[in-house]
Amino acid sequence: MKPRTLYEKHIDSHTVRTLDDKGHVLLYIDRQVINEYTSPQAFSGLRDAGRRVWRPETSLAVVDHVNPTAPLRTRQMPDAGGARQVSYLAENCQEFGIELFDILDSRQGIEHVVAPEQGFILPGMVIAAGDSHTTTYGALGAFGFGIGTSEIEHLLATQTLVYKRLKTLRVTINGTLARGITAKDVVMALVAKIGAAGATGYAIEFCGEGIDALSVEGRMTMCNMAVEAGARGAFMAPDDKVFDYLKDKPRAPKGQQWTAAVNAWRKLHSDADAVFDREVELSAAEIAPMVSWGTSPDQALAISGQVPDPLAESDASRRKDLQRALQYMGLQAGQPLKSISISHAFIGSCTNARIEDLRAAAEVVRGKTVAPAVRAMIVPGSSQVRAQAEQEGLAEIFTRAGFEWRQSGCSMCLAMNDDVLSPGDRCASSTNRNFEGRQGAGARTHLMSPAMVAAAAISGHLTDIREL
Ligand SMILES: CC(C)[C@H](C(=O)O)[C@@H](O)C(=O)O
Ligand code: SF4
Repeated sequence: MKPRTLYEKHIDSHTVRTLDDKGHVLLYIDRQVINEYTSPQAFSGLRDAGRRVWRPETSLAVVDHVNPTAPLRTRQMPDAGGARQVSYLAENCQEFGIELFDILDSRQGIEHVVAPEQGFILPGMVIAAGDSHTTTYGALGAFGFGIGTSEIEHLLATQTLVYKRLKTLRVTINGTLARGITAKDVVMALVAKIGAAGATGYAIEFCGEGIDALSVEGRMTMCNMAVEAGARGAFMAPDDKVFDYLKDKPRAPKGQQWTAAVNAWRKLHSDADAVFDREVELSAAEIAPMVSWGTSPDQALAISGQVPDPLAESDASRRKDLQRALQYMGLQAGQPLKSISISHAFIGSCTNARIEDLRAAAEVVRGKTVAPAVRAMIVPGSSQVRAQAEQEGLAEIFTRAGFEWRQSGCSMCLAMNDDVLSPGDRCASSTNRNFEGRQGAGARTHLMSPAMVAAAAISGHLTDIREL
């Protein structure tokens, strides 16, 4: 048999039927996660067509995009539109028999943080959901990808999707990361190198020493942000770290089933001589702490760099893009990145609001104070992360330093709730997208790792974590 990549094995084992010779297949999906924001029309469609959800137990619903994160949690929501989305999700879950973690559930949080934390996502699975960052699950050796609302409807009714097979891209991180360099820096360096559309049409498999050394949480950060290079799916072969992470999670298999599962999961890797359509290599030693300076995640550089000069760009349309980005961001060509002052600091999102991220930020913040001109907030990725951080004393470190300690949700990652920046605000942010208006109309976002956000919050400007 022809040697195969891990992606090809996943897709082959989930193909119900080949639909044509152009790569379209009917793909079986093991599990899906549902949120309040992208599911309403899917449920309405099912209801209108008189269809049921075929396998309700393969779905898990959470409220994450629109809920407030005010410290005192209630069911009251200031925004009527958001409140409707939340109550509609509850009605739909009730009617269609789907389990829901609502706002007051102790397991609530951002779907991509909650699903792994519950052991709902397991190696070898194919997962689809109405959110582009469903790729996060790749860290567990599952292949996850985002789908649109009409596809959610099809999926709920049939547990399948019409799917076009992707090309394969292997990204190898050679060598070991220097001190202070995180998974966020690696993936930002990758996106900067290959561009925001650099992996369009591809499924990424990450490998190499630099990946093996990462924690499962760090790997989630990588798979999460691979979307910002255009990849519709990114994963790595599961290893002992993944099995340790999953062991004893509420929904992970137990006893003999666990042993049998781990034995099967060990076989999940690309064949040694499998051929990828494309290869990209990064040298870990060359990766520095990264910050974005523009309005696309690939407009990012090492913190030691300077804002690029559009005039140095020979291509006219790219020059215009750069000029527009600098204008929106209120930056001057040649300005050192470290000289950029901030008004806000945000640690949150499915990219970087897991317990390890909060530990790394707390390490920087301990005993220090947020700069007077900065409003800083922490929005844990889930209510469980929040509880754990309180238990470990991290919450106290943050609040003593002047950070707001909030409830979990997507929050200021995309400002669909009431955590919204004002025009001209400038935010150091541990999130994954820095598009115009992402955190509020006219607001400016600089992406970076949580430790780098913490450092910027303390100093009041973008700061090299290695110089602290
Ligand atoms: C709202 C949702 C459709 C969107 C996504 O798919 O990623 C959001 O989560 C985001 O991060 O922009
Ligand atoms: S935290 Fe941000 S990136 Fe993640 S799902 Fe929510 S809005 Fe999307």
